[in-house]
Amino acid sequence: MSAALSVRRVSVRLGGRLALRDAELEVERGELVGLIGPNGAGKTTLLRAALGLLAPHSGRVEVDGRKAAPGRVPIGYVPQRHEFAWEFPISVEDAVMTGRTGTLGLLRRPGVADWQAVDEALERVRMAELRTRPVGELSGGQRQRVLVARALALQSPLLLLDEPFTGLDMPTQELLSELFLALAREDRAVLMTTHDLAAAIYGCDRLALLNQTVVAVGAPRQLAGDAALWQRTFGIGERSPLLRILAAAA
Ligand SMILES: Nc1ncnc2c1ncn2[C@@H]1O[C@H](COP(=O)(O)OP(=O)(O)OP(=O)(O)O)[C@@H](O)[C@H]1O
Repeated sequence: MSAALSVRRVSVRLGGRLALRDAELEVERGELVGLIGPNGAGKTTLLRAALGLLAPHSGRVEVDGRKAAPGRVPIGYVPQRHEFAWEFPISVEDAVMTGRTGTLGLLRRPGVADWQAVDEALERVRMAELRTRPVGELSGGQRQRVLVARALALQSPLLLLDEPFTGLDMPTQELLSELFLALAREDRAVLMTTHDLAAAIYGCDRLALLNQTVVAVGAPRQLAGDAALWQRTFGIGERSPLLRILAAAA
């Protein structure tokens, strides 16, 4: 059976420069994979290539064995929080519904199955009580949960999460971290970018270290034991506190 997401020797050019070079990564159903790397490493670019929003200039991205293209295969996508139009006058439940119907304009009239999916998604992120609240009145953590629910409402086998932990308090981060792992265990493939390395090391099944290309892929504890790998990938010195976190995890 083909992987849920297969990135094969993918290079992507942006603004005349290579944002990704020969990147290789496979994500299977049943696993939560953390995509980590420094600023500008190409993490969002890789997610956008998986969504079919960016065309590789070489290599190939496949989702469930088919070439990635927008809308071809449903993919639950959690963009970075600032990318959503929070000023749009829409309630929490209607924002989550856009995960199924496509646009903020709600072009398609939702049916019973759509509302069931929205209800379930809101329950899973514990936002059911705030369902009628305008999204513009939500806190950062509540907004993040709306974005996750919106991706869940699609009920797709592949979820791509772009920095879902940014600016969250520990309880919300732990809620989402447990949810992502549970979703993977329900036979979904989950790929998540994050700068929270402790969450990545302790919360993911596998990690992919990216810096323009995929430098290493493996079990977090195994990768944590290779200090030189992290120093190279993140450009950090021998006295970086990150190395202490890694030593404790290895
Ligand atoms: N629209 C664009 N035009 C030109 N270059 C771009 C564009 N978008 C991103 N880039 C460049 O592509 C590279 C990869 O960017 P990308 O956003 O994928 O990195 P990232 O790993 O997600 O970074 P961060 O951790 O800062 O979010 C960077 O060098 C960035 O400057």
